[in-house]
Amino acid sequence: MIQTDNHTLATAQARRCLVIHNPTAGRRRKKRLADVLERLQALGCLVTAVQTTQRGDAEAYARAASPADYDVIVAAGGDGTVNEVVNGMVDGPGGVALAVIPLGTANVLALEIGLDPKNSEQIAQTIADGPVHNVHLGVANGRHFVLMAGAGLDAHVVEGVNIALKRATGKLAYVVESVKQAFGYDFPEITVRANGEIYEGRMAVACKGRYYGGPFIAAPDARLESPKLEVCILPKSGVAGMMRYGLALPMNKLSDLPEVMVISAESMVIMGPRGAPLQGDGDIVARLPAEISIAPQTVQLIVPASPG
Ligand SMILES: Nc1ncnc2c1ncn2[C@@H]1O[C@H](COP(=O)(O)OP(=O)(O)OP(=O)(O)O)[C@@H](O)[C@H]1O
Repeated sequence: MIQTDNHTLATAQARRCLVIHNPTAGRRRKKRLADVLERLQALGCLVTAVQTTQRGDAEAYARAASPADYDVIVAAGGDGTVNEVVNGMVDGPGGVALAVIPLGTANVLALEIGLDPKNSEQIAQTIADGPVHNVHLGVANGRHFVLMAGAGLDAHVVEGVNIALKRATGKLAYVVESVKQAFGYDFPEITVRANGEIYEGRMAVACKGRYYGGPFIAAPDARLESPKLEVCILPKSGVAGMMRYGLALPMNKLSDLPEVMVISAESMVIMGPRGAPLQGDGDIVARLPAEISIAPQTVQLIVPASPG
């Protein structure tokens, strides 16, 4: 279903926004979206809103958005919606910036840029007149990602998570799935080839952003604006190993653990069982083996003038 809502420009500089809304993201935060859209219009922005009906719609809308019609594409949803929008933008005509209305479960991109998902005023103000940062994307087997791409237990958890439980309980569904998976998973070796070296572990996450799964720092030196990936390699296997990492992450101590390697690289190959899943920005985006690198394209991301 497409909902269109056009208003005339209030000022010469008012941004023309195409809002792409995933109504299934998070726990259906309709009120927050309506509040942000109202504020955007009050700030003089010209708002056109479309709603997705299935996976792939957000990408198609973003691909078709022309700079003749829009200044900004606003991804209204979670990180998976942002991922789709970005994949559409890199194939589209270019010349349009990206912004977010964080309505998802984890909203890691919002955390990364200092945007408070509960602060409608800050979100609207950012979209209306926030500064633009040039963001380098990662690409895994041809699929672009903004935040991270990971192989091992986390990708299996993403693949197996119960969607109904996620809608009902949010992040708790990932905890439940992690516990379930940890006991049945055989922790096969995951190998990373980067900078002419081979690194072995049980889980590997190539990070573009610092945060992982929430406000938890996995790769302290990763930056969206940097043309580098920081790959985090976790060598320990088994439930005990995963509990060690699962406890260190929320304490922001993961990268301090002596066996954890964080390697800076522009490209790498992640190998493991052929066909094993690779998660990108919280959705399955590729299968192993995965060639991961910095994409030649960048996106212009609108960020808050002062982080919340
Ligand atoms: N209308 C739709 N119906 C079903 N799935 C959709 C629809 N629109 C988008 N999707 C898919 O929904 C999935 C989840 O969306 P998204 O990641 O934005 O929300 P989330 O999982 O709640 O948030 P987060 O990634 O922050 O945890 C994505 O894979 C996206 O492609």
